Amino acid sequence: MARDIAWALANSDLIHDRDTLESAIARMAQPIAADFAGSVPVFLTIMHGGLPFAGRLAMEIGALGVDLAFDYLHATRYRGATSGGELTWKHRPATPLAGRRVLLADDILDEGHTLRGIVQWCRDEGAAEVRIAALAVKKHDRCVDGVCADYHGVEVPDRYVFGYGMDFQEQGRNLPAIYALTDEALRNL
Ligand SMILES: O=P(O)(O)OC[C@H]1O[C@H](OP(=O)(O)OP(=O)(O)O)[C@H](O)[C@@H]1O
Ligand code: HPA
Repeated sequence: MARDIAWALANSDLIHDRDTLESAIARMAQPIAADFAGSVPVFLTIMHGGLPFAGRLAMEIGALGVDLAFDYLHATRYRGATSGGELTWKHRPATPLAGRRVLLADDILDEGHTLRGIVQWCRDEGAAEVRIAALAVKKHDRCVDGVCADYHGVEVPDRYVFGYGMDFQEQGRNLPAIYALTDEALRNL
């Protein structure tokens, strides 16, 4: 059954509020700026979920004096659902990646299939280096081998989460906090 965002919020717990998330993003920018000092990485926002995080992270990195070459991509495997399927590419970046340092910015590393496919594609395009910045990492042991976030902001529980870019049935992406649906609500979807 289609449920609205008000229903989702009423059946969720607040996991990380806005201040916590934005402080975490500011903290993440420090090692990123140190690691990329002296280079201009291709900064790839992974749409749609990565958009709010990537915008904020880019500003924090800029404040630390590192320029970024912006581009974006869209690869999705959830398509508004609460469990993932095959990875579908909807948009590939136009910037040539050969020889470039690449920084990927996404909202969540969950099972890792999405980022694994994206990292592999960037390498196939000849990127010199591919690093991952993820706002949230979900705590479980189902992540595919070899995929981990080089930089992450917060951990989230092994529940369906939404807000700060992440959708509940394509709603709630612009909520300025992260919420987790109760397991009971997830069963009742
Ligand atoms: O680690 P995984 O289990 O692969 O899941 C993580 C991915 O899932 C979400 O994207 P989604 O497919 O929902 O696309 P969207 O950002 O357009 O909503 C999220 O933005 C990550 O890219
Ligand atoms: O828990 C999640 N919420 C929203 N989008 C997601 N993509 C992977 N996992 C999630």
